[in-house]
Amino acid sequence: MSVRVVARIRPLLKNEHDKDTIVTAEPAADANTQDRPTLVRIPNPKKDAESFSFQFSSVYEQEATQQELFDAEIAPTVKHLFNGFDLSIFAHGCTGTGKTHTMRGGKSMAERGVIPRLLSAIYRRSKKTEKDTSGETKVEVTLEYFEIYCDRVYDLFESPDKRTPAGLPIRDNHGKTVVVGLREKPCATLKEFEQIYDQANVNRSTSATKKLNAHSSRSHAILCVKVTQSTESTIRVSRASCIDLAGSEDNRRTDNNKERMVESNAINSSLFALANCVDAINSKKPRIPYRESKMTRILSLGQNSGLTVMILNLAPTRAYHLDTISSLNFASRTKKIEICEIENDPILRTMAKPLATSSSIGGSNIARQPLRPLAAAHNANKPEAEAKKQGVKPVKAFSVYSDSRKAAPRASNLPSQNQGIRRTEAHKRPAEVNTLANRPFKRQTGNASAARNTGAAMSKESIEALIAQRIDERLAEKALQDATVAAPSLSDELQKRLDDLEHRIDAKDDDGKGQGLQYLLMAKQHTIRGEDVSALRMYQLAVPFFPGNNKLKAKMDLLEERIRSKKEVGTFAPTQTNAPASHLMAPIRAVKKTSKQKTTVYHDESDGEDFAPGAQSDVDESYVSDSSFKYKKSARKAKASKKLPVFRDNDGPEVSKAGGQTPRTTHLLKIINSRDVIQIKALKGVGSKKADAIVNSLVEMDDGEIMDLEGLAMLKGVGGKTVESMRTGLKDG
Ligand SMILES: Nc1ncnc2c1ncn2[C@@H]1O[C@H](COP(=O)(O)OP(=O)(O)OP(=O)(O)O)[C@@H](O)[C@H]1O
Repeated sequence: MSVRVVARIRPLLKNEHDKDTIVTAEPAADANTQDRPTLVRIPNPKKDAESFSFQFSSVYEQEATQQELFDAEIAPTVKHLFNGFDLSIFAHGCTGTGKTHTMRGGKSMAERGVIPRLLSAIYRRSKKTEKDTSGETKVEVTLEYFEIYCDRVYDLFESPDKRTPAGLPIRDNHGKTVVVGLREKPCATLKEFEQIYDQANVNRSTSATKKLNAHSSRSHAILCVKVTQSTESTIRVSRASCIDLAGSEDNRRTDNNKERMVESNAINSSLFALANCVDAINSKKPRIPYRESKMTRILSLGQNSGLTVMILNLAPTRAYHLDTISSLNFASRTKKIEICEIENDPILRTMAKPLATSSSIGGSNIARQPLRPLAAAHNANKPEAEAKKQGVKPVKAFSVYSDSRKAAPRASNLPSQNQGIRRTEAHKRPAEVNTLANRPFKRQTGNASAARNTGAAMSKESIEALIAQRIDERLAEKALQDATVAAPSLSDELQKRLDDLEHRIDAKDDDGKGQGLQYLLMAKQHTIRGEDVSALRMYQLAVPFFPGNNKLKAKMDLLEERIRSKKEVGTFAPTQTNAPASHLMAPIRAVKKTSKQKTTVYHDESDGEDFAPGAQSDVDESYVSDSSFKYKKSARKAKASKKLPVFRDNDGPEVSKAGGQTPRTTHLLKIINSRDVIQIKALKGVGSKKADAIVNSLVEMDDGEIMDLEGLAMLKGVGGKTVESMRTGLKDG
């Protein structure tokens, strides 16, 4: 995998003036005259006498057209996509620098952005491939389009009013990260694409009106184009992911309120994770930390062989000076600092105390920060050393945002998953942690040489910076507290446990304990929801992976005791713990009946299936049936007060098929096992939430399938009533 980073400087907007232009493109010193520029030059915001130059693979100047950018950077990758490589295209930059213009573009042919041009190229190549193989190879294009807002995933093919606030869950499935319940739309022509894409973008901007800027520059929008080439004997799937990243911006400049600062933190940590991944890929590290954010995880960044193109969008004017330097620091592979006149004074190092000493969680963590350079090691210190040897005056080796003081990692008592906030300080370099201390409080719109202040002026500035920082901290703290209160504690807890265990599962995959941890994870989830029987069952499944684990046994004993005391079940059979995992992996099966079992069994007369539905609640899973449990027989007769549903199928025995299932049951199970949220949602009595829960449970089962109605009723969020409703609905339909 390789990452190509190019910069694009947008033209001046109507309200911008040429005299304010500070960002320029330059060819490298050794470049030919006809070569495209590769350097971006920008003055040091604190010292006019200095400028920074950042090196990229290519730099596109203000006049560069959409066509030029596409032809040079994206068009050559399309053939690799058809050769089975994945492609990721990122547009990065702060708000208003042209990310959407670059990715989506305008409506006219000339103004079309990277995405429509890419689709156009894909359809052209599809046709060519089909033609060249005389129709033997068929190419199918499907789309997924979603956004990640505050570390939550929302389907952009779904209108905002149908979204669940928690967003779509993501799960690992056979080593791949999947977004559960995300729609995949087949899309055969460019025209069809334009329709679908425009509609989805309306969904995005409609939400934006509700939450101010939330869904334009405050979320990452990801379009995944899946290209499937199939012949009679082979299927080749590759994906192009086009990502319009959330804009980075400075909270102090934008007067961000508390809500936006929470968003800002989520954006910050995901961009930080992205920077870490790109850094690791570029420096060919064996481990890419793609699990650090949902975005990098979903994209499996660095996990598959593929190409990545990052387009860094830049505004040319002084108004964006600090943001531009942040973005350049984030995306640049090399940075040089050049000094026009030699200054021996220390450069703005006398600012306030490092933020790391603050006990608050706010400050640098919350305010938009300059992002870390991808490879700080590229800073131009080597040429400087050589120049020194030759007696040439040295180039200063410092960064505007660096500070030699080390920041101690701060402890925070905030939940790491709350509102998608991750604590990343421990990973940060001092340059990031101390950023605020080094940053001028206000954007410098006037003469930048004012930055060369006297000591008194500097201390005034530092006081202002401190005050601003404290305000940010308080606001952020409050925002986070509010967020903690607002978030349902159950889902927080679940999420936290889920994440903890996922990390452990990941780490343990190699020693074979991953599967066992999966069971523990599910057990914990069930326990949290108060579904003791299911929790116990999951612990049982985990036992073979942790033989002789007393803690596990104690947990099971406790649960058994609780179940007994609750009288959820009648007689409790001894726990079967030594069954092989494969056997245990098919937990959802028909009730095994023996004459001794006392099971609450409902007989579906025509189906010939015994079906133990949920007790009184759809989420009560006390009707779990496997060899570990015994139930009282015919409880419906014994206790008239328990109004449990009775399933009757009037299809009659003649419609029963081999395997003891009616076509209706078979059909229902087929729909369920398809894991297709849309089909499942269409079943009677199943809403979006239930459909999501069903698919979620199925994904947790890996390859497991629901074999019968009892198994279906056992799924989370499904119960006897729901199953009955689904079946009736099918029949009626
Ligand atoms: N290369 C370009 N040529 C002409 N106009 C451009 C170009 N790049 C950006 N613009 C204009 O600049 C403005 C801001 O661009 P755009 O909305 O794409 O920024 P953005 O980075 O996506 O911002 P946000 O993060 O807020 O969505 C728009 O009016 C857009 O038309």
